[in-house]
Amino acid sequence: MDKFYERMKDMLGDEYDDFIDALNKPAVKGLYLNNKKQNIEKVLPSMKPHPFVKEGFIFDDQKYAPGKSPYFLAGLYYIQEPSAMLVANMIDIKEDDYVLDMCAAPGGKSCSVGARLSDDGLLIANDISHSRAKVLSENVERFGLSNTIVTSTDPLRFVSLLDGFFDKIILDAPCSGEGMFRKLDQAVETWSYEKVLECASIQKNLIEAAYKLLREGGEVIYSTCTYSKEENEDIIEYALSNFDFELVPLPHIEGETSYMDGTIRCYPHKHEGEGHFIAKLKKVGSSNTIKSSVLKPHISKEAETNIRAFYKESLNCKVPPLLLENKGHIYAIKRHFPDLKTIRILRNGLYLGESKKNRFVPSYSLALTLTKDDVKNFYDFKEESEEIKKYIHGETLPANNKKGYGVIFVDGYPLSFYKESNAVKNLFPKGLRR
Ligand SMILES: C[S@@+](CC[C@H](N)C(=O)[O-])C[C@H]1O[C@@H](n2cnc3c(N)ncnc32)[C@H](O)[C@@H]1O
Repeated sequence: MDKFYERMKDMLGDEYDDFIDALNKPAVKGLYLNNKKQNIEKVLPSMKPHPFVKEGFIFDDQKYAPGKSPYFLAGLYYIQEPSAMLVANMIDIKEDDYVLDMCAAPGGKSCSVGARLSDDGLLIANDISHSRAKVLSENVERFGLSNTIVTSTDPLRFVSLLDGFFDKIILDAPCSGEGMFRKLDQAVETWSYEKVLECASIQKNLIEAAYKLLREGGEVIYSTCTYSKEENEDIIEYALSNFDFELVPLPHIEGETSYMDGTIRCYPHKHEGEGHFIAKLKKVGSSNTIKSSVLKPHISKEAETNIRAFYKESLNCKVPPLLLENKGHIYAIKRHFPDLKTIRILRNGLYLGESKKNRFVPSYSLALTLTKDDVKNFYDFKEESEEIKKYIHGETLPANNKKGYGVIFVDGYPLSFYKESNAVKNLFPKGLRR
């Protein structure tokens, strides 16, 4: 670690003592609101607005625990530290963009970007680690994203399958994590200069893959949560000298120090947030566009009969037009979803539920995308109500509505399906109960 401190002293000069003071303070906590949900600010306590991110807020975790609220389970917001929030905010997303998040888990940037895309857009949220990709998939589900495919593979495997396919790429690279020292003890324990160099070598491979995967004129946002120049400005220099990229200058953030014009460096002594580096590159070279094949819908007769019967009995909306079944599990896919062949897929669009023998069991993901107008039966309870507490705990509630499936709402936001007969049977996912 001595080497880390020496390097920081060289880099920061007079600011070094302020930096060390800031490292001894607690990490700053933040959340951003889900763009897909309306009027969220009205139901949340008042918080300090993020200085640069419209949907972002900073909160005091001694006074407020947003992760414990049912609003969290209803996907109203994502808890993310304030500097990391800047990354997705710097991407100029068009509703119908095709976006790849190469290193996406746990999903802070994916959820922000996915919520800004329409059904004509596409997000492929990928992480090399399968266990981390599972968490990513849960976060994508909670955010109600129906235009998102979650995969788990080495991102280099997308090259040759989807060359020239993407309008935007998020490359939030694996890094030595120096900017996370006050948030994660593990980042301190695993730091070494060798790790800095090892990460830089992975980052070079990833930026090359991003170049190939972008269409001409497409953009990659490159970010790390580390300070070393080897993993930041040097990677951008490498990209500019080896590929037909040009630097897209990012807006200047007040108080920020930068060693390369147009890029952003956040420090904890200058901003309310952890350490981060952000740069944007545009591909000016031409693309080797491969015509990727689209994913073809397919579903068994039995599963189709079951899902149609469920929609007719319980919902007021139409069965999605393109259905894909995998061992009884049914997804709503979009006409432009690519066929990812042998790439490991954890979520292929919106997971609707499972077809079993002669019935269909709807999913938590489907519930999270519905409005009161979409459902024939519902209950709407207050955030602090006993009913919501009991439901999240996994208990049944007394029956007094029509028999069959319905949706539990919390202050108007969908939370979960239930099934009513003599009691309101709890369908809140077992793994999320508390
Ligand atoms: C900084 S984290 C991503 C954070 C995420 N973008 C977010 O906003 O929640 C970097 C990710 O890179 C992944 N990773 C590790 N080694 C990798 C490699 N060789 N190639 C690609 N991704 C890798 C890790 O599993 C990790 O989830």
